[in-house]
Amino acid sequence: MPSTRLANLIDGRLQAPRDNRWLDVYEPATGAVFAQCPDSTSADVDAAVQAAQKAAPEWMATPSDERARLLHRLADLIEARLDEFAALESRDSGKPVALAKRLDIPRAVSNLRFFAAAVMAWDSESHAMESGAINYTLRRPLGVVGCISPWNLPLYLFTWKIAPALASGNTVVAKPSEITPCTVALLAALSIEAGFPPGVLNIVQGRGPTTGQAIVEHPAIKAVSFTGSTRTGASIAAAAAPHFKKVSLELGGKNPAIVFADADLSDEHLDTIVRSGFANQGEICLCGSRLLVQRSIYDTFRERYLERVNALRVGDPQDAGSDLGALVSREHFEKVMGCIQLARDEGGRVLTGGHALTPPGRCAEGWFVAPTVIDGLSNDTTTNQQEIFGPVVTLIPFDDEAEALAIANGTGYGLAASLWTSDLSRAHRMGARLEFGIVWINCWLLRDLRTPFGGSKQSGVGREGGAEALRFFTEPRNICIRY
Ligand SMILES: NC(=O)C1=CN([C@@H]2O[C@H](COP(=O)(O)OP(=O)(O)OC[C@H]3O[C@@H](n4cnc5c(N)ncnc54)[C@H](O)[C@@H]3O)[C@@H](O)[C@H]2O)C=CC1
Ligand SMILES: O=C(O)/C=C/C=C(\O)C(=O)O
Repeated sequence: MPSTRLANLIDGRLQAPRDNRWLDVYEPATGAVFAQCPDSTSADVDAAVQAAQKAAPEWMATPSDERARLLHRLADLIEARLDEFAALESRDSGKPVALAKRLDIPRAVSNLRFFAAAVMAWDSESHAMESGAINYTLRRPLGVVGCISPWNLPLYLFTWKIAPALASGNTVVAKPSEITPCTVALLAALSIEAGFPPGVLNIVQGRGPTTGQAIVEHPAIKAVSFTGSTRTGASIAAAAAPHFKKVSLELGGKNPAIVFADADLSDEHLDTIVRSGFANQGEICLCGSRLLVQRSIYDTFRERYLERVNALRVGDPQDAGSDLGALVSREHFEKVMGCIQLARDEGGRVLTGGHALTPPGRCAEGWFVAPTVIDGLSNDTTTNQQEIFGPVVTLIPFDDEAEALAIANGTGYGLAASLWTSDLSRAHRMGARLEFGIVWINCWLLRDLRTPFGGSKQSGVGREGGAEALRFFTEPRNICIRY
């Protein structure tokens, strides 16, 4: 029997789901159940929405600096327990604890602090008319909003959504993934300690098609910010449309990393290229899973790249020396293994990896996959078109810029590209022509939280980050004064 039962946060109180139904939460490194998460129903969502509605008028009227103070306080409380959060995130998701400590939890803290500061620095527009009138724009919070986040960067992406929603004066009903509910449950308890008024932040844990769907369909929820799969994004867009809800959808990717012969392939750059494919076991929507390499350097690059990939240590996520941990669930492990088999069936050549792994010790039943590199597949194969979301990278040669662009853009997704070149003109030219929401040049996952973040095509609708997020969570009102 697992020792921990997580709670919902509704109206400022931690509480069990009304139906007293629970979901098992697994530790991916061992395959064992270690906690239980509420399997909430629409009745729990309804109670959360009612609490959020009750809290909304006062929260909207609360000055921005007080809202910012509470976000800073929550950030401080999380930071003070960074090690505990990192250990829990690692246990829940399978990611290396070192990564959670370096990336996930610090970024969650930064998200809260960033939007606390951003709302204080946010300008309103005004437009003067020569005919003797002035317009100014008021931005009002929407009221109650929904935030739904995935399992790959649990606290990181949850805070990325709730921080701008709360900072701009909305009350929130939020749901993390039922696969990784733990750190958000801890945040729920700390939000009470931070002093958020009851009903301002409500967290309802549970499954997507039930709890998540109830959030999306609730008539009192004015907007939904979602990160996750393209398939679920499409179903959320369809459910939200009849209610004319705003949606922000940050979905999947099949991102190219493009290496030109003129690139500075220093150790640092090569390490980043490897990281862009395998960080977090490849479970980041921004990972460069298609590695395009100019033919003139293809063979030598491949050897240097494989040497580095082979040096990655896959192991117990609790071990500080592990570069990669376990995949998040048995279901996802089986999906990724199926994708590798499909790549073989399509004629791909597995250059390294291609198999499951069993690290020694307590991880015998865990869901580990060796970092896998495949070549010999054209860009139109299913392997090169579907999001795998695991430690699998394909190598694709190209001859020139035009071919690189055609391959890179030849995908249904449009999230992120990275480009490796020393030619500044090429960098600008390609940057303008790559059909992706984010183009990194000689870097990857270098994030400035003020920038617009998101993708086009099947990678989503709308942008997060900075003023874009604050705009999403507010409704503009034009005031026109004749003088
Ligand atoms: N950031 C990304 O791009 C992510 C992509 N994925 C991809 O999606 C695949 C499936 O993973 P899932 O965990 O099933 O992702 P998902 O997109 O179904 O889940 C993400 C979140 O949406 C919720 N959700 C699911 N169905 C919903 C619905 N009908 N209404 C409202 N909320 C709903 C889930 O409970 C979770 O909180 C993965 O194999 C991976 O390829 C998964 C997670 C993140
Ligand atoms: O850095 C960010 O803001 C976001 C990173 C990653 C995702 O959104 C994702 O993997 O879904």
